[in-house]
Amino acid sequence: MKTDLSQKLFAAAKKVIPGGVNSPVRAFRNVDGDPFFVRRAKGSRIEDVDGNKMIDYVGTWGPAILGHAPTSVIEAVHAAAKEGVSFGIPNPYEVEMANKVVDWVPSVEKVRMVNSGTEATMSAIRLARGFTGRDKVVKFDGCYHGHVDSLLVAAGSGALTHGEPDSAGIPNAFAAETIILPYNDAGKLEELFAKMGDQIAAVIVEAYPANAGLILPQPGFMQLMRDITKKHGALFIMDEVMTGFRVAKGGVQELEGLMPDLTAMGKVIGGGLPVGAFGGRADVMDFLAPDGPVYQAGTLSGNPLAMAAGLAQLRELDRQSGYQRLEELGARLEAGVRGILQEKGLGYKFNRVGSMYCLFFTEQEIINLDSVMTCEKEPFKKYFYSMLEQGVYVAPSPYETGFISMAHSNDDIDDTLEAMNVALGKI
Ligand SMILES: Cc1ncc(COP(=O)(O)O)c(C=O)c1O
Ligand SMILES: N[C@H](C=O)CCC(=O)O
Repeated sequence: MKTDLSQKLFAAAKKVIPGGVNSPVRAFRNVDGDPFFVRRAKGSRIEDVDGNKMIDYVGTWGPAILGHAPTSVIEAVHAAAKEGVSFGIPNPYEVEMANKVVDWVPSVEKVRMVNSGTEATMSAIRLARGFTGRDKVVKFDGCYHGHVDSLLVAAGSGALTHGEPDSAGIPNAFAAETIILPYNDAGKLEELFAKMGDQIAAVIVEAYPANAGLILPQPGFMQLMRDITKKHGALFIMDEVMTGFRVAKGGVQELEGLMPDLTAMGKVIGGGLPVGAFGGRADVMDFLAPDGPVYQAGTLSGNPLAMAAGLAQLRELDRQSGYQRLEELGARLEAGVRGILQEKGLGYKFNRVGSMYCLFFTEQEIINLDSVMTCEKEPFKKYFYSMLEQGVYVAPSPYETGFISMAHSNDDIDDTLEAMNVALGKI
């Protein structure tokens, strides 16, 4: 694989950008390598600056559910831009987007737009504290909710990859307000609420934890979160930044039949532009300024280009019955992977929900962060580079979830399986 131009760009980037990247997971540290720089992306493919073409399973870390640069989104952005790129004044797209979210996401009665998933969870937490008058927040180890100070404790994604689950720069006093529990441990959750339920403002959880691989809830665990928070006057916040509009129109809450008090959203809702949102019960959302005492704001929030892009993506998904097709593609990949693992006598675990999947390089049952951390790094590294050499880009970390898009064809999946067959054969 030619990498001359990428190497030059990376050397130049490192001089002026910390670590040469604008988000740590892009740095290839977990595979002891250097990133490539992308020139363009269309459909299921990306092309780097050296002309290497790859089938992409990162999908800009989730947003690209239709594939890269879908015509419907590009046209919507062009049309919106002709009328102005930002107003700082209410615009009609915001109302259409809010109605779409309220229509699609079961628990959301009112929604506010922000500019990233991090802003969405940060604002939801502040709102929960303002609404309940309590400070403590419960999160689960391995769950990543963006780089919010109080939530960057025992976090997944890049924080795991770089071996720094607790970031420097976070006051102890902030971290002390966050209580960490192991995922899927009903007993510990019950114990905690029995001891200090009246101090807890909220339980926040990734709807399906997908920043430490893809961990699935054991039967009853999510319902317990819902019931126990309600019983003790705390709020239940589902972080659907990754799963929202990805696993179903209404996200995991639709699949699981659960009604959280607040939901954080991002990624797919922005059609590839910087968008997040948080919403939920009207009585809670009405605590936000200007009606209520909880301040939250944003110069570019509800930006017309971002709203137009997101709306176009959601409309197109609906028009193409996207979730059905994504399930077919996911099932095709899963059947192939399971066949390869069996044929090679590898006991690796594979989890999938619709178009999200993770191949774990461990034989341990995946139930929480401890089990995820048994994944072996060296075999993953070999697998990653073999896939790359064969023209398939998977996330450069064993702890990230893979994403299939509507632009992936059956042939793309079959080619990917062939590459996997080779890559896993080298382990
Ligand atoms: C579940 C989850 N929550 C929150 C975030 C933060 O979103 P963003 O990177 O847009 O700030 C992410 C991804 O980064 C995520 O996967
Ligand atoms: N896993 C992260 C979010 O989902 C990856 C995105 C990032 O932090 O750059």
